[in-house]
Amino acid sequence: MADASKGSDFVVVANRLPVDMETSADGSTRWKRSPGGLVTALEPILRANKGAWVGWPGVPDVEVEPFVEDELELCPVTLSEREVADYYEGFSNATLWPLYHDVIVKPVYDRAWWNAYVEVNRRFAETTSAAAAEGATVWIQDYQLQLVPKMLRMLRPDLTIGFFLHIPFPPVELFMQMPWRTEIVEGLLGADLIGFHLPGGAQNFLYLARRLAGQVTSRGSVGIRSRLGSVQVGFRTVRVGAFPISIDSGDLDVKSRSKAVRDRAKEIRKELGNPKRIMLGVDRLDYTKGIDVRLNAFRELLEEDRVDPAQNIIVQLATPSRERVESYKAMRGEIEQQVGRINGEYGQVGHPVVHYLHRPIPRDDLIAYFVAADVMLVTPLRDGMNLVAKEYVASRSDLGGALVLSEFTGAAAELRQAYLCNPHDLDSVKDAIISALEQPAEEGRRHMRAMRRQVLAHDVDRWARAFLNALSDPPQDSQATSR
Ligand SMILES: Nc1ncnc2c1ncn2[C@@H]1O[C@H](COP(=O)(O)OP(=O)(O)O)[C@@H](O)[C@H]1O
Ligand SMILES: O=P(O)(O)OC[C@H]1O[C@H](O[C@H]2O[C@H](CO)[C@@H](O)[C@H](O)[C@H]2O)[C@H](O)[C@@H](O)[C@@H]1O
Repeated sequence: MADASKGSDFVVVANRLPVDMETSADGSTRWKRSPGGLVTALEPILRANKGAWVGWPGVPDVEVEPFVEDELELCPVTLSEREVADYYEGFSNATLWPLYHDVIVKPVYDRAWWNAYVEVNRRFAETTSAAAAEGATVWIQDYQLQLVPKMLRMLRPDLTIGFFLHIPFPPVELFMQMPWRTEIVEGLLGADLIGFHLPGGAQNFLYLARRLAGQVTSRGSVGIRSRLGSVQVGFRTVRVGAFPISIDSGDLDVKSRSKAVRDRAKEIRKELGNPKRIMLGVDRLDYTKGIDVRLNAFRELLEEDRVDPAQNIIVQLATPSRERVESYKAMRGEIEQQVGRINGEYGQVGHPVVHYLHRPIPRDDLIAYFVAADVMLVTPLRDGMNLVAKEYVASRSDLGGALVLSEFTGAAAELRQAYLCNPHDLDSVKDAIISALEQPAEEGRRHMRAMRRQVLAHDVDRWARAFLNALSDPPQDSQATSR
């Protein structure tokens, strides 16, 4: 733990703290785990590095001094009600999120939202500046904070600054829609190292750095955890690379083998009426995740008599997300209608064919669901990585189960033995589901063994080490060659 008067040597900066503040009916407050894969991935890293985490406590207008929770040093950033609406729900999640996810819904470009984004990014930079020791390493996370690298560098040129984007970085034709495109690219160029999940994102960024910021950049292809690209910004060399994120796969592997989890998995099957096949979806309730796609595919398979409703069911665990953003409200209504329609047509009293829970599930229970599921349905229209796919694989030490995986996830680049499908083509999703349901046992074991090798060897610790080693390495001779 750092000496508070001199600051921390390692600081993670993310929109959210790893815990959200929750107020009970009697006015008392408690902290609960925040949603999403970013927190899942980074919490073990911060624990191992004994650093500080700068972020928002998840509710508006709370002023909390830095504190220690479960051995993590947390530095809260206060957001007003207005800023939550304009910076978080507005610019982050109704402008950047849809723009970076292939404009699945139309991004809104609003000047007041942009102003709030600039203001809140400045506050994050100032809080980080106060939390970081002389010469510290600061690791800034994700699309909500793309201006922080430049702002922080101006406040604290002594710091080593890394930035990692957890969502896709869009192709140039889409990014050029953004009215504040040059400011964003220049904001990111304040970092010493900019990381993306996949080489494609890194290459999109290099192109934009040439075109929008007029910088000299490398032209060669970027590799995975190797062959970094570079951008020359005055005397500084900014490096750009691909570092696919992962999970604490060893921990999940161990937990999934425990008797408690195995017993709970059996109990889940029993509670569901011991169907022949259980299909499972686990997602934040987000329109990028393709929950509607898998439900439509299932309904058509039932309609066409390709799947027997007495023997095959879906469990969809959906954790609430961004509930005040219009597109999320609309999507929740549509999905709940789809669930009702399928159950109305194919369920029996006491035996629905789609079991839908709109709430977060405790971690150990979630692992038991992974162990119980014969087929995992991961069908996003676009997803930076998708840690759920990796969590499923890590939980299947029995080599059972099958993974249906959208080609449009970052995870698909690594999990090639999954039943890959194109979520924009319903027939492709239906065929993948049928192949997964009917996979011969030996073929299934072979596929799962290969995917487990990948996920267990490339865990979140390796991801963080690859990024942080690259960040601490002094840049080699600049490879920046052309404008
Ligand atoms: N219903 C749920 N209950 C509990 N945890 C969930 C639920 N849905 C998703 N999660 C967890 O949230 C994380 C989601 O990460 P990921 O798949 O990368 O997507 P995203 O970060 O976009 O939500 C995973 O660790 C997953 O286990
Ligand atoms: O903080 P929220 O608005 O509630 O959203 C939760 C997180 O969602 C996004 O997660 C992404 O990061 C994962 C880990 O790298 C990746 O697997 C997934 O594909 C991404 O969607 C978002 O990027 C985070 O900032 C949010 O905290």
